[in-house]
Amino acid sequence: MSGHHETRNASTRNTVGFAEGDAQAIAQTDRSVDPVFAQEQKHLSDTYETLEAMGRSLTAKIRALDESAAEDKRSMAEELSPNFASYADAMETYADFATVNRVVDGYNVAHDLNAEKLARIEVLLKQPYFAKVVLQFKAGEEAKELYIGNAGVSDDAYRRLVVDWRSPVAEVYYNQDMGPTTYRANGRTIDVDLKLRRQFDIAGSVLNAYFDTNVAIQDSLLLASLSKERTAHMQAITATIQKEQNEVIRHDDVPVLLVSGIAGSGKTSVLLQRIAYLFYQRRGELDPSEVFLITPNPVFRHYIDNVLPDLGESNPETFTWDDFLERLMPPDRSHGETDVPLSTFERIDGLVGTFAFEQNDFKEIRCKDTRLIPVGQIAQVAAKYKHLPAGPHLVSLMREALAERLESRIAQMAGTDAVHDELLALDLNEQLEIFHETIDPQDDEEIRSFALRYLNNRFADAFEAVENDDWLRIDRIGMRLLDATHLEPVTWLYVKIALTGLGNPSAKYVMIDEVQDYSAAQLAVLGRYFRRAHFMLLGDENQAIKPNTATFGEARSVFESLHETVSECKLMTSYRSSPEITALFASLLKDSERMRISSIQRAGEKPVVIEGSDRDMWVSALRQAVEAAEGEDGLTAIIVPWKSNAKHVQSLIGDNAPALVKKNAALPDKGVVVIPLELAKGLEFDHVIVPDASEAVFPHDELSRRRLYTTVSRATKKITLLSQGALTSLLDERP
Ligand SMILES: Nc1ncnc2c1ncn2[C@@H]1O[C@H](COP(=O)(O)OP(=O)(O)OP(=O)(O)O)[C@@H](O)[C@H]1O
Repeated sequence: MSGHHETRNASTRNTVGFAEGDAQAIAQTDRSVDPVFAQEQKHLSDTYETLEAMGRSLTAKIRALDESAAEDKRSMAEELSPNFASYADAMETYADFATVNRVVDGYNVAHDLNAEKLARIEVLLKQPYFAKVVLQFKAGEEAKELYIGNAGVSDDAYRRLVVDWRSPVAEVYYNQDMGPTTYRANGRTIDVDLKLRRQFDIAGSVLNAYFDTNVAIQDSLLLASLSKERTAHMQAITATIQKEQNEVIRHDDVPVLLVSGIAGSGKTSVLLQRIAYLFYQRRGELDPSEVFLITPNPVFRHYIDNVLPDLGESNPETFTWDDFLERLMPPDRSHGETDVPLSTFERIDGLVGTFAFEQNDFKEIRCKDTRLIPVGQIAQVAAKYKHLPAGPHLVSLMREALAERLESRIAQMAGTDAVHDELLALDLNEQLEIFHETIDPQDDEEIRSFALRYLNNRFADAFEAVENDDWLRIDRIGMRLLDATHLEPVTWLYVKIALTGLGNPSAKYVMIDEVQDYSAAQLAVLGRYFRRAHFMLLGDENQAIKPNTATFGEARSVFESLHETVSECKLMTSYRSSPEITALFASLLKDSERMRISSIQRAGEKPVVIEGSDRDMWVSALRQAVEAAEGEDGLTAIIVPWKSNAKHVQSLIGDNAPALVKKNAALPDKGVVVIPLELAKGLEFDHVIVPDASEAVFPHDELSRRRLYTTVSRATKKITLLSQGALTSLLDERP
């Protein structure tokens, strides 16, 4: 293998072309005669050894620290002699406890720092780095060599062994501008001369290839990466992030960032890299529990769940719209239409302030068989505040008052003989479960105190019901407000948000992937619920597969009304599909959009189109296509438009028909599966079979056009379109 100087191979991207520079071929040239290769292999071996040694020493340090922490805790515990006899004794005892806690905290901090560094080293031992840049900061000064990897680490003498890809200086690698360039650090622009940009294909301590790139458009590592086998899980793209993608990943922290990109342009990849970037940038401030990722379905969640852990970061909380509803709504209430006109929400906002509660708006608080707060009492609380308009302030005052009532009701119950009898009848297991110890109350006061703990435990759901405002009959209130006979789930949620302030004010970032599949009403609910969060919305209007979802213009105006400004980025290059497949799905777009799309992949197979003149011919073509796919490497998906079509297609294929991918399943690595479009979205497959691309299934309308575009664009290498009768006229302009 020798250093590869790309001027030889530079070519431009176009719709169907791909930049030359075959990594495989380069890798096979003679390495032994290339001094650069030898030098880089030595640097890699040295770095790897240093990382290993640091790993060993950190592991030993952590172990030693844990042992001495345990030893110290033991001896301190032995020395502690808690004494609460007098005030002074108690104070002394508390001071002793505080000392022990401080020592334990000290150990914990040291443990966490070491463990965090060890985790970074473990990430790097898989691949110490993937690039090197040589930078000249000032004329006449010696140029600096920086190796860039998935994490950053300094050696014991504080020399930077590997620079984190998210550090400011690494930006010059992604900007791909050779020569004089700049990067931003702490709000300042720093000038620098990029002398060398070298990429590496490395596994562990083995250097497979290196590429020196001196033409901006050429990215040999990208081509090498794209030619690798697809796997069942999405991979991080850290080493090959492209310039337009980097602009999104390192984008300023704006209230709302809307990223629109064509199929396969890396929106999901960019989203995950952005999350990793934010964690790095805001290390110590941003907790994974403050970041939320809303994904289209659970299959997709499985598909992406390795990416952040591979980068050494935790996954944020990930949920679907259905999960969101299930968490916030009564169990039987979460199904229904998602598109309600925004004017309904405006009416709710306008009406809430002038609205007064009626007794029937309340629901008693009960737990199991015990009624704890009857409706009449809730009405009394409401009457106390009748001078206030309905809304979050009033509801929070009522909530507090109801919690107090609940506490005093439980305190009163704790004094009754009936409860004392119940308490004393608890068997040992029940006692352990409730009190984490067995109990032996000695006097009335102790009995009361245990009875109180017992009841608090037994009625925990009632406290939760008060906290969640379950004492409000949202359906009734909403129907009365809107003079309606029924509330859709989105409206129900909006009423609750407007009335009670329901929401998560501590969420800092909310990322919505496949945003084109949400209605304006759903987006308004999410925007209000996560009211202080910064949003990142990613999608492709051409992949809106449901009717009545928001256009990007509508999505923008929903967020503009909530968060004022919406910044936008576009991604126009497809990294997923071969040029042939890209050209096929691009043919489904308007001319103006079609022209701007390009594929970076190498040329592949021509799409296979089989129009069955009659039903028998079509069925036999389908069977043949599936049988042939069974023998192929990689994963083939038979994408059916709706879940209800799956059984039919399976029965046409016969006894050995491929299995249907279920809603909560992970994808297999290879083989053939049947999958409805709704679950296939966001995913990719080596080969896609469209069982029936006829006019009957994909009539000439906008929704069908988008559904076909989404289906076709799932394929990376191969596509087979079958049709019962003539192919849909949507494909008339195919290449
Ligand atoms: N810079 C890159 N380097 C290597 N691979 C990339 C890069 N960008 C994207 N890819 C690959 O391209 C494929 C498509 O990426 P991704 O799924 O993120 O796109 P998307 O825009 O979310 O697609 P869609 O909207 O069609 O679902 C993935 O296999 C991803 O790994």
